[in-house]
Amino acid sequence: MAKVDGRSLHAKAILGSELYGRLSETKVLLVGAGGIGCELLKNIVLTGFGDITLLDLDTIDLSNLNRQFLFRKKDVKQSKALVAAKTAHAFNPNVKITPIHGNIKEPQFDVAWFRGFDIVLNALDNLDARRHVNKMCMAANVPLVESGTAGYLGQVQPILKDRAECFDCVPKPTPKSFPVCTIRSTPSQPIHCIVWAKSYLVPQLFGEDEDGGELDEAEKQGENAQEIATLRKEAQAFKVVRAALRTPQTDGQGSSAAKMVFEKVFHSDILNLLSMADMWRSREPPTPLDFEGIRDGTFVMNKKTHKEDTTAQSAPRATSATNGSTSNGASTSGLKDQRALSLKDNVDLFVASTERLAGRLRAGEDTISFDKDDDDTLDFVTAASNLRSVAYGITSKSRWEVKEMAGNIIPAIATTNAIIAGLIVLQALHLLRKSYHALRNVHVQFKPTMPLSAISMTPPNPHCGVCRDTYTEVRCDPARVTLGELVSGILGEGGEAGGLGERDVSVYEHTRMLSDPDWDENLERTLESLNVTRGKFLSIVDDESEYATIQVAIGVLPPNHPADGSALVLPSTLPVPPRKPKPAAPSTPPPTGTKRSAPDDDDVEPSAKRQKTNGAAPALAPFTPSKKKRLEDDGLLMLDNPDETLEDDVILVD
Ligand SMILES: Nc1ncnc2c1ncn2[C@@H]1O[C@H](COP(=O)(O)OP(=O)(O)OP(=O)(O)O)[C@@H](O)[C@H]1O
Ligand SMILES: [Zn+2]
Repeated sequence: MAKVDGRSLHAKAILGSELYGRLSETKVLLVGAGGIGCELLKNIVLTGFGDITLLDLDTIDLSNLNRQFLFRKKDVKQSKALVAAKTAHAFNPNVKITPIHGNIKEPQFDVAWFRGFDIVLNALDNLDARRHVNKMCMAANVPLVESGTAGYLGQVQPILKDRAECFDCVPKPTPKSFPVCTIRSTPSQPIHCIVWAKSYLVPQLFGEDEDGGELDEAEKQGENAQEIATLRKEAQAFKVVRAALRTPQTDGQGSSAAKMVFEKVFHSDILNLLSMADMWRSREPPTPLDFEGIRDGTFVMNKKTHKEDTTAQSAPRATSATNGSTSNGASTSGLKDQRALSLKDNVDLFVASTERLAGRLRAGEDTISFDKDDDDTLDFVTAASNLRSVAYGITSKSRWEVKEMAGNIIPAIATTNAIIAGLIVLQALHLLRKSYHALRNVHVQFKPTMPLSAISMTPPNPHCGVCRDTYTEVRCDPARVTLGELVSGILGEGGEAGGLGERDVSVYEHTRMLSDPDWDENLERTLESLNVTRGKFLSIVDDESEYATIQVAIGVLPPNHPADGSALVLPSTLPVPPRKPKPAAPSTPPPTGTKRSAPDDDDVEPSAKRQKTNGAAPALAPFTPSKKKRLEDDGLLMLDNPDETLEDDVILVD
């Protein structure tokens, strides 16, 4: 006992015995047991938090060990949550740590479950999970501390409904973007070639087949006919190489499919581009590559097309010589992945990786997409991007560099995680003490004179599509409750009887419209048949845009609910949402919550100002050719006019 007192002496002295005493009872949910999560778990155990639930979906990877100090080599492949809980428990055996190996988005982690916590701490690495936890905390009205690091940079944001901005009040910067024409025909930097290989070539060759229907549709919609014709021609040519990659090879044919791909993308396509003389008036034209010539050593680059390498530290130019193996010794001295590849090395790697990927397709894999940890796709992207770089006179990159650039990897720094984890505890303590005036948005920044900046809290964005909604919850059996029963139950009779009363509303689940005033067929259907089940939300949107949206969380019936009891338990007080603020003046940016532009986000907030439908499916978004879409999904910005320019690249901090 004396030992335990000694352990807590400092924490008690700093926090005061009242707060310290309360911490042992405080129920905290920690989401993520990675770089920040491991540091944070250690901190909260040592601070005196007594009841911790730790959740992570992943298992330990060898590459985690340099900064996730609760893990050892023997733990590799074990559950992060379980191992972290076990290691940290030894720091203070009085603490109860409940590890959960699971995804925070699973339905059992519903609003009622979140409400069981006094505070939630996020230590996640992706926007999607962060948005989800933010919304659940808004619905359950539980304080949240959000955090993230990227190299030397980091941020901690305390979030409390109605008092401070939520995670979605401010739009998130989009990841690096490039104009599509730069990627498709006029690359000038290694990253342009890497994005081309990863986001265009890999899906074209190994991704889903396209039936061309979308192009027909695009034509009908009056899109640029010349561009569609080019896309169609390109799609046709890809069909042939796609088929070759999927056809079993007979002996001796070894690299024929790979050669076909090579000749299409590094020879014919470049010849096609060269034929558009206008394009090359003010820029260096690319050089078509010659497969056999490179392999037998007779290929000579047109020296004039090569700009000199200006980045002294980048990998030595693979193309400075005519051909052959690298002559500068880097190939043997550096680590295998860090060596510079010669032009011939790249062709060999291109053939070998194409064959490996083709082999996987032939063995039954449906589609293959780029994954930095999938060696076959990384080799392919390394070789293909380097070959394109050679053709355009751009510096080649080593496999190591390509992995870093293609995987958008910003090296994680243990010290930044440690600083951030400390700051999270400080903000969590302010929230638990209800010292709201002390809350700060804290940034760790790369400024030696001011490494930390603390900003006072900003009130919620009045137009936020997440925290300005009104949240409520029903407990029900989705197999026995219809959509109509739920909606009229929640709207109630209005006035003294409670609720908003009957009104014209549209109902959505996520982005799916389920009904609107002119389309009521689904109101008769059960929630289950509409796939509206535990953990999901129904959004009830006022058709007149007069009141804020009601978000109804779907929960399960209480365990002691009688079998013959009602299948729907409404909240004891029906929600009456506040009136909506006046729309922002035209000069201000669009409402952030409702028009989120992060490229990984398909979450279009329900809006009463939608196009009316004739009662069938909801109106479709304006047509976009699928290739454009795919590039956009990858964080590329499509410019309509090739002369448009972009501001400096924006990097997403997560
Ligand atoms: N939806 C989710 N549910 C539960 N845990 C999640 C979810 N999304 C991400 N995580 C976890 O959040 C943690 C984030 O930690 P971190 O950023 O250090 O990533 P990492 O995977 O450990 O390292 P790296 O990505 O750098 O290899 C990871 O352990 C990850 O498994
Ligand atoms: Zn918000």
